[in-house]
Amino acid sequence: MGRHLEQSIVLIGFMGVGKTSVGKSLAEKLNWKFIDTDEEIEKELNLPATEIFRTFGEKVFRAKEKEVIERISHEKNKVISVGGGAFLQKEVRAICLENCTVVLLDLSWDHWLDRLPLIIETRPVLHNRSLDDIQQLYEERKSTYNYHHVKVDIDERSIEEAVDQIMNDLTAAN
Ligand SMILES: Nc1ncnc2c1ncn2[C@@H]1O[C@H](COP(=O)(O)OP(=O)(O)O)[C@@H](O)[C@H]1O
Ligand SMILES: O=C(O)C1=C[C@@H](OP(=O)(O)O)[C@@H](O)[C@H](O)C1
Ligand SMILES: [Mg+2]
Repeated sequence: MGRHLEQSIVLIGFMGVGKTSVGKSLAEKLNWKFIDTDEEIEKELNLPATEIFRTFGEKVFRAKEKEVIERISHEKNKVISVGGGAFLQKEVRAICLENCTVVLLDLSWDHWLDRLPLIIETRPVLHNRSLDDIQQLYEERKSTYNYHHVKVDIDERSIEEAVDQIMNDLTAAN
């Protein structure tokens, strides 16, 4: 098994690129456990993310996100999909880069636009923003995604093809 498959995998990237769906399928392929940090946060606070943002604010969400990631990133043989904002926190970046293989799912803006209608309702960060504002956020977030071990281009790839590409790139990157 390659070096990159010896520790848990953390999938990062902008909202809607497919971290949750691709992560689930990658975990099945590797026969590893799948953890989605948003699902953990929602379970622990017993509220959907939109409600957490609305009721308690983003700060509380980020604190819980950090706590969940600090706890699970030490576990072996896991595919961990984090939220698109997790890497805004430098402690989160550091702990993931130290303990896991961090894989960036890279989707171009033009391809990402197809995802917008699928995610708009459930992503509070996108609410009350114009398309220009969202594109600006997409560009701004790029610098936080520079912290990774492996970048995988997922333009024009189905979920299954994205998983195959990740497996290829993780093996080739050794
Ligand atoms: N490779 C893909 N091709 C087409 N649709 C996709 C792909 N990956 C994810 N999707 C769809 O995009 C939406 C967002 O996916 P999701 O896994 O929730 O992304 P993220 O966790 O990065 O926010 C879902 O409706 C999902 O079915
Ligand atoms: O980018 C962000 O700030 C967020 C991304 C979401 O996760 P996905 O990236 O899985 O959509 C979720 O954590 C929350 O709505 C905030
Ligand atoms: Mg997700």
